[in-house]
Amino acid sequence: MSNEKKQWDPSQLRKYEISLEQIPRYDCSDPRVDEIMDENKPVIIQNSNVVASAKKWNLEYLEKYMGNGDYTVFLSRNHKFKYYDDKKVAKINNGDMGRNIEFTQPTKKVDMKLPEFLKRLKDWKRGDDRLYLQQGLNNTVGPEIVRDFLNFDWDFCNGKQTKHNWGPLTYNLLLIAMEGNVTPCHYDEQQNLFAQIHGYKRCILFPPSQFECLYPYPVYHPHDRQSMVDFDRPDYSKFPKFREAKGYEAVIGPGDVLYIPIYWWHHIESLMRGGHTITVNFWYKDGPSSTISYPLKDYQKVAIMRNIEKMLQDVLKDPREVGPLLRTMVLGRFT
Ligand SMILES: C[C@@H](CC(=O)O)C(=O)C(=O)O
Ligand SMILES: [Zn+2]
Repeated sequence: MSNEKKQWDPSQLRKYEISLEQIPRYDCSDPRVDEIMDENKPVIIQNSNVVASAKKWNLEYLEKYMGNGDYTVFLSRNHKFKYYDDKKVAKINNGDMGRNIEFTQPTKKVDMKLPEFLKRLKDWKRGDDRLYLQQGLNNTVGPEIVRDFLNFDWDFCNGKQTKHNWGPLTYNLLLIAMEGNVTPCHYDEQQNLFAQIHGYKRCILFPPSQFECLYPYPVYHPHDRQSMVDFDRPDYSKFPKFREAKGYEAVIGPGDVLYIPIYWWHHIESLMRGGHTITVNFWYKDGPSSTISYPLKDYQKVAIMRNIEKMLQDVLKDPREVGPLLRTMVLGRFT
């Protein structure tokens, strides 16, 4: 047991009935980091300087230097912040998906100045909406933050981008969460270097091959890419294969960078009673596949399934017809 004081304890983790192994962690100079990334598997990269210039980012510093921009803040009546696609909400509301589909937004998205966000964080009491600031770093931030941003270890990030044949960097999302906030299980279609700056986050990841255990919403749904399973109260009658889900977990702290491979499912929680957390992620498009090798990778099959769903949705129009057609096509024929 290392002599350094443990920064958190298991009582700060939410309890789930899921079989979990540990995500490996290696020093940034260890060749095993790239070996694991080459296999499209998660790894925690330790002791890098990716966001060392942001080590001093605490709420006071950010309030002083973040500038006067409007930031995207999600409000939730509970601890979950499940993402939804505004454009797909609009398509449902204007009847593009037929008249039988209802969608209730689980969170409210508002624009907020940082001082107001920080005041609401400080004054928060049980029963108030929880808050989660999720804002792409852009040119509205003050010069000090721009300087810190430019002093991220871009050589390290660009080195990973080149070595693993990623596409362009699309986004750096600044995440300021309240203790206990949860981003429920979902996957993204981008490579992700998830750099922890302040506080501790518990990350539960599943490979794309667990698709059938995690029951994603249909592609047309605003919760596309999100798991339909409520980890707090799994409905095993609707999602029986969730019992078989096998995942990986880790608690990451300041300076840790978690590589979340494209299409890997991830559930991320800010530890309970751990104070607020600050994270910056680095989302990269996937690069062009130079050669296709068989059998196809699990994430390539997810991409294929998504394309089939989109095509069927386009031709059938009514999403209620997609399931019956797929069942007709498959049941009893491909055993
Ligand atoms: C927003 C973030 C999760 C979190 O930190 O709450 C995430 O899903 C990602 O970086 O892909
Ligand atoms: Zn994500």
